[in-house]
Amino acid sequence: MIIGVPKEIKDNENRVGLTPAGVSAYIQAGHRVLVETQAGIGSGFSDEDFSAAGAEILDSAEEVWQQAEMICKVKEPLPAEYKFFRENLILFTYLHLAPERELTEQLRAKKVVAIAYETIQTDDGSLPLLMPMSEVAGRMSVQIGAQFLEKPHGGKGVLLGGVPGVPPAHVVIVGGGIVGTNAAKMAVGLGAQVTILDINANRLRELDDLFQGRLRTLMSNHYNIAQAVKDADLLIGAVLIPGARAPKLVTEDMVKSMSPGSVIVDVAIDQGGSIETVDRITTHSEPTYVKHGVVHYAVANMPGAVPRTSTIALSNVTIPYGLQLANKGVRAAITQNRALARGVNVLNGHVVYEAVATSLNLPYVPLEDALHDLQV
Ligand SMILES: NC(=O)C1=CN([C@@H]2O[C@H](COP(=O)(O)OP(=O)(O)OC[C@H]3O[C@@H](n4cnc5c(N)ncnc54)[C@H](O)[C@@H]3O)[C@@H](O)[C@H]2O)C=CC1
Ligand SMILES: CC(=O)C(=O)O
Repeated sequence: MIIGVPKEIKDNENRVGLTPAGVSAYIQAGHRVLVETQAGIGSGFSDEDFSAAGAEILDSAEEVWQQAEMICKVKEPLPAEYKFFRENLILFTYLHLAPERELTEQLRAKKVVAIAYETIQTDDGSLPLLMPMSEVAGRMSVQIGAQFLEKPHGGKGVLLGGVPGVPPAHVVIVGGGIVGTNAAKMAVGLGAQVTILDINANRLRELDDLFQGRLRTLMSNHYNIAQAVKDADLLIGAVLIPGARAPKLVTEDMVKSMSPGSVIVDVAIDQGGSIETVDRITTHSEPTYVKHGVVHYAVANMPGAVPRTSTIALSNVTIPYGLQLANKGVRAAITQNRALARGVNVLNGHVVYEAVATSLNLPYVPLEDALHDLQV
């Protein structure tokens, strides 16, 4: 198969879809890899690094998209890339379609085979291709929150850990999965007072065991969220219902109850955001806005700011699945691997991931039905 790696074009997105080690894995398996010139530069990989691993370097995104049978990316295609969509092109990347109607319509209309990293799910419920970026974003959320709590950055001017004689800041994390746990590790490590809420009682038990009394766990419900948010200096949104639009758990009134100069980092913005006052996606170039006196941060590609770490971590987990697609073709690969099958969001013009269809109010067609006359 011919694999294509275009340069990412989202604001300050410095990751790239494959490392030279990933290129080498595809070449060893007998495939061709086309990489757009300078695609890896933001992650510290030169064209020479990719050529040495066996890639062919092409001058433009257009050539890569047109010649490749499978595009291996990081972020969802932007409107400038929609013109490259064509029937049976395999698109292997983060997609987050639930809040992205236009992209979903384009993928349907052009009959792209759209496989979303974030919904590849093993039988135990884990999301192996989301996990490393959630680890990165969870850890970043606390360092970003700490920075925006500083007065020169618009915050109320508190140090997360406090100092002897002065209480630490209160970090409230809604969602205790991978992002939430990694945020908690950083916040606890810095000496903050931490409250974490989740709807899953077993998850709260695990967190209680893991942190040995160094944070407070709370069942996630309207009442408890309101109580915790009122007292939060830093609020981190970290919920996920796989594939679906994030539930708006923190209402505008709850945000109004926060003291001025508090900070919100809504990591769940890629699924539409979990906080009512997060009404826009922000960028690494303009990461924040202030509403009701509270600094809001809602960047949908947080790991793009630490691309060296993130590209390697992402490529480590995408390669085994990408290789199955390249070696066997889509039909055999997804028939033999249920985790990979759960990654398919759009196929043959149909939305085949139910939570995406429900979020966008589009017809849902089960994967097996959509597979009938697929050519790849
Ligand atoms: N902005 C960015 O750059 C990035 C965003 N993310 C996003 O962060 C979000 C969280 O991802 P993960 O931690 O990997 O997901 P996860 O599946 O590991 O954890 C989500 C947690 O939310 C909990 N949850 C569900 N409904 C809830 C509710 N009503 N109240 C409280 N908790 C609830 C679940 O029980 C689960 O523990 C996702 O939207 C993911 O796409 C991940 C990486 C980067
Ligand atoms: C998960 C995701 O969307 C990201 O890493 O940018």
